[in-house]
Amino acid sequence: MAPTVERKQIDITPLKKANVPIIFIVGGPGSGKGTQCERIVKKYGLSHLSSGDLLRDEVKSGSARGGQLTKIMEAGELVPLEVVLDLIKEAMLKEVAKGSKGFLIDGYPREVKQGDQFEAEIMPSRLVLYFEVAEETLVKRCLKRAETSGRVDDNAETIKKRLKTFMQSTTPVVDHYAKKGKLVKIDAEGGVDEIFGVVQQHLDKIFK
Ligand SMILES: Nc1ncnc2c1ncn2[C@@H]1O[C@H](COP(=O)(O)OP(=O)(O)OP(=O)(O)O)[C@@H](O)[C@H]1O
Ligand SMILES: Nc1nc2c(ncn2[C@@H]2O[C@H](COP(=O)(O)O)[C@@H](O)[C@H]2O)c(=O)[nH]1
Ligand SMILES: [Mg+2]
Repeated sequence: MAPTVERKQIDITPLKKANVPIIFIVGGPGSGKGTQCERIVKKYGLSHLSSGDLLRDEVKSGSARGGQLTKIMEAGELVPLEVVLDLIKEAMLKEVAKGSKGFLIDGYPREVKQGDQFEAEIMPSRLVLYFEVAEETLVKRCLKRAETSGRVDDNAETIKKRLKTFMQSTTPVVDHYAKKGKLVKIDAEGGVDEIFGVVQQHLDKIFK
């Protein structure tokens, strides 16, 4: 049973006023979301918010909530969606104050209801980029990254759990946004440059 989490009252008026494009970046653990987001930020100057990184920062802060979160993350499970939504809202407001041109919400949403709640409370996403990679490739990449990442969830056991969580909770997200005509599915098995070439074909249409 996920711990109950009190909601913060966050005024997102500045976000609605800015009305900049929001791109959800979806894909399994190790699918290359962070890698591609780095390229996208360099070319388009967008704000990159990784829900996983925001959670890891909360854990690093040493807060009581952070202690609760780290247990869930080490188990490869999903943390309470309200926690992530509030962290993302706070981060987006900071970026809008700096004149953000648009957002990459990396690793989000993980569940259909999470995406629906985001779009109800903030605004609809413009596009959902889905990086499609075979499971064995995901495991191989995460294990390779584990050599240097120091992430608590980069180990064989947790990777398997995260994959299971992704297949169960997050693959329905892909169908959900495909039905809305917002999904762009990108084969992310190949090299970083090749994938980024395809990414640009889609983003050039939004960000002139
Ligand atoms: N196209 C690619 N080919 C080979 N390796 C890649 C590719 N893209 C990323 N990688 C490597 O795979 C690992 C995972 O990439 P990255 O961290 O970008 O994935 P992610 O989707 O953000 O993962 P997570 O959801 O676990 O944060 C990294 O070590 C990265 O260098
Ligand atoms: N319920 C949610 N849990 C999330 C979300 N984004 C991340 N997480 C948790 O963090 C780890 C690491 O995420 P990663 O993207 O860096 O791999 C993940 O396994 C979850 O426990 C989210 O949007 N919702
Ligand atoms: Mg990542």
